[in-house]
Amino acid sequence: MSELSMSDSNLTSDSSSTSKAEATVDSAYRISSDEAVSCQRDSTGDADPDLGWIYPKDTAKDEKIHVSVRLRPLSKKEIADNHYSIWECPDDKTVVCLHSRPDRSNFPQSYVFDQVFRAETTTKEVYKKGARDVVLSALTGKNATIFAYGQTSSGKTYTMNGVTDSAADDIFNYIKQHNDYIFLLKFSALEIYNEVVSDLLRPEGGPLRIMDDRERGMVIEKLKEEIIKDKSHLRSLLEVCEAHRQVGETALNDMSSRSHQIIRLTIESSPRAMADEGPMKSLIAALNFVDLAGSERVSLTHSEGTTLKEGCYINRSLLTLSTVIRKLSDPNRPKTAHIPYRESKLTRILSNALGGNARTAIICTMSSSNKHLEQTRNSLFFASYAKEVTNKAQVNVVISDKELIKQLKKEVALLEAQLRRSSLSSQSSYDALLQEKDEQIKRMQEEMGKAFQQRDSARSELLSFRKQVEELERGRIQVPNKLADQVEDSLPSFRVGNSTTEANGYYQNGHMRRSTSEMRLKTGNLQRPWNDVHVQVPQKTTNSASAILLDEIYKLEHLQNELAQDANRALEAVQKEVECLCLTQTDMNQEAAMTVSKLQSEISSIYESRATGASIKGTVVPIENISYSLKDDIERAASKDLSKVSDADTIEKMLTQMQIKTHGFQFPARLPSQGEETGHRETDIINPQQAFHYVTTPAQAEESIRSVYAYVTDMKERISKLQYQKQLLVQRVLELEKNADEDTAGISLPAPTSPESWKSEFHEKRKQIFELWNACNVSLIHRSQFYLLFRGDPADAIYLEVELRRLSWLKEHHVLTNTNKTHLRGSDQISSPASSMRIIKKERESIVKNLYTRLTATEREEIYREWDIPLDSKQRRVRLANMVWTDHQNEMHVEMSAKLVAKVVALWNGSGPVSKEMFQLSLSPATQQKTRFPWSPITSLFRLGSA
Ligand SMILES: Nc1ncnc2c1ncn2[C@@H]1O[C@H](COP(=O)(O)OP(=O)(O)OP(=O)(O)O)[C@@H](O)[C@H]1O
Repeated sequence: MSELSMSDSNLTSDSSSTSKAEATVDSAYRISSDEAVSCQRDSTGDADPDLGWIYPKDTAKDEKIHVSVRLRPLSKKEIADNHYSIWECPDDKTVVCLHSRPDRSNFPQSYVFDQVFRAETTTKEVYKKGARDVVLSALTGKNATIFAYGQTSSGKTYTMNGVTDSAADDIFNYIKQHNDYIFLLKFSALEIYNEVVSDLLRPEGGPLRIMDDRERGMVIEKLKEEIIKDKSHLRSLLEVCEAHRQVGETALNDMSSRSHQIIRLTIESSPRAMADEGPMKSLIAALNFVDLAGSERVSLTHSEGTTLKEGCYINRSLLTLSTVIRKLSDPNRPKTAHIPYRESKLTRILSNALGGNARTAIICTMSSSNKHLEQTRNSLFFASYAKEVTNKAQVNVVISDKELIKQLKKEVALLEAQLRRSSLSSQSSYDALLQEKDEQIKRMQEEMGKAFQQRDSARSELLSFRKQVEELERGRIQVPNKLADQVEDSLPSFRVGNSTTEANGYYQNGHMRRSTSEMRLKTGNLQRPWNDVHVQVPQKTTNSASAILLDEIYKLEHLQNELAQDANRALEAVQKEVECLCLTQTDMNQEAAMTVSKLQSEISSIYESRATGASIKGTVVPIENISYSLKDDIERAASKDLSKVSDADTIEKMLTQMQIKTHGFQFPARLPSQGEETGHRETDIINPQQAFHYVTTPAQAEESIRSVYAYVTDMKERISKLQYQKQLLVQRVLELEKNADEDTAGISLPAPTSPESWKSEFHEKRKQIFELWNACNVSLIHRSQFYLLFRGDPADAIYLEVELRRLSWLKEHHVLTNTNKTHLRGSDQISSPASSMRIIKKERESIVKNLYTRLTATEREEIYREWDIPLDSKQRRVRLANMVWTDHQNEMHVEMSAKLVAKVVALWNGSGPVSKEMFQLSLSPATQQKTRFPWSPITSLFRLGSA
């Protein structure tokens, strides 16, 4: 059982129904042109089967329902009953009422329609002029509906039977003429009797339900649909329907139709060429022939009982139809106005024909009898409204499921073929890619083989190199005190004079400029076998041992030099005082005079012993003539000779005695301060005559002696500190020499590494340095400058290595030092932990002060925000200063601290003039410093003291 969709908007679903219908018959039958009668394709043939599933709606045209009126002649019975005709047709579009009734003067007498058929007009003519055009629309894909409307016995059935026959003839003629198309005709029929829908082909099926399907629209459930084999088949089907239709006898009609009948022909057509090629686009349309039950008046039909009931249903449904038509005919109705299609099954089923996707022709039948004037006028009113209703029919194009399946199969086959071709292509591409990868792997393997060879070669070279180093180190062991010799021979500029200044170009800007061996050759003073061996040692290895020691000794010698200058000034001052005493005190007692004389002698002996073989006037002393040396110091240190009392102690004792014995003597008012101009040449001994004017009173002299005493005491303390440092360094030198062979690799400078490994190594070492800085309370300025200066350049490796070793050594020996150059020159060069912390405290205080003096308010606010310090908090600067360099494990904190200190205290931002040499790893030429006396390093003082 199939379903018949009455909705034009779901013709695809209808196609599905069609397929089901085909399955219900023995064989699907397509009408060929050979079986069709001749028919001309008329003006409605605007279908284009190539346009798609359904024509765009804008191709549909608005069209009024075609309305025609057909007058029925008076029947014999009416004539017998003295009926007379009161309607006339002056032309084929106008019908005029000849009977005038004053009480109904408001009724029009004349009505105009699309077509008016006089009583003598044949049904064929009625069809031809009133329905054919619409009927043939169905052959071109447009839905079409022809229905007859009129009072009972007005000739509706008479007319529609003729119209259907004529339409069938036309349809078959059309099919015959269009051999290039294949047509499919399907037949279905229903009636609405007392608002019950029945299948006229299968009335035993009972009432049919009208369904609203979301996809297919309105559907008559289980309505049988037959494929029409030919015209006679159609006629037979029509006869079946006629036989099944509800007919009753009324006073007006012996064979009165008591139901609304709807005969549907579904016409599907498709070009034969397309069918042969496979994909099938079809035109499909529903052609409805509607024979309504006639409106009737009970007074006229004398109906009662069943007939009366039928009449009520009929009138009610016709009333709904009239309402629908009337509403649809209103030109001012809103598009959203409600149309009561659902108030009757008739209007619901015919909704498409009434203002929808269909062409519609209404043939209004009327009796010309004067007895039916009122009913006729009502029919004309209805017809008048109907002709104002606008439909919008469109060509329906559909593709059948079977054809769709065929098309999809064909497309699938096509896609599969493309896929196979693509797969083959992909396979070939994949093979090519594999081949390319294989070649690439082969090339990489070859390159790896070469790399392995290079690696092996490098390994053998490295082994050979290590062997040479080991041989070299063994050679070094055979030379007594060789390390000390090396250190001494490599000593840079702190020899008096300029003979070694060239050797100081050892490192410059972090890059190795000249090897120790080169430096040694430049000095050219010590030509020993060791020297020759040293020249042949690779640069890196040669530097490794000596560089560390050189650095330490460099620092020590530098301090010695500075301290020597201070000592010079102190002794010079003492000498002046003593000379003044001699010249100005006439009443000096004998004992005091002897003391002074002895003091002068001691001072002279100091000069003499210090300047053995050299001029005391400060002339340049050839280095080869200098009797003292670090080597001697080291040897003395090794023999525990460092505890000798220095000459400063002797002077101190003598001054103390003099102070006691010369009470009342006159002394110089004051000592000349360090660096103060005295009017003498730096290297001259003061002329006693020139010191005359210093003499004042004995009290002043006593005060002067106390000043000298204090000054010498201070000198003594400083010398003691240097002694201590010296002792540590000497021990370190001895330790390094002892472990030279065992720990060659340990004192080597870091070997060049790859950029990646260097990067990680750099960060690791710097992290260790951070910790050591913190542990050793290293100056904040030093930390900051070091951090900002060494940012990871591979050339920084030496600086990091030395800094790390220096700090490790300091920590190990619990000697806390601050290596900032500023402090290096001060008297606190060797500090206790407490003093180091004091330095840091001073630096923090400096930060507090400089934050205010060196930065603008805006800059300070920016820094507070950066350090997350509220701008309105009290002691902001103190808080900030106390935060700096307190979290050495936090890289960001370290970065911020370094930049802040550099900006606020050091006035250096990391890119300024501060060089890496400031960290005492460079042996760049030292500034030539003239001394008041040709002071030797402090080590010579030690020797004097021990002498
Ligand atoms: N144009 C006509 N020429 C000759 N006879 C006609 C014509 N129209 C109708 N008749 C005759 O009038 C009678 C009634 O016609 P018909 O049954 O078609 O009316 P109807 O409108 O269908 O009535 P009902 O609504 O009751 O079914 C029939 O006997 C029919 O043969």
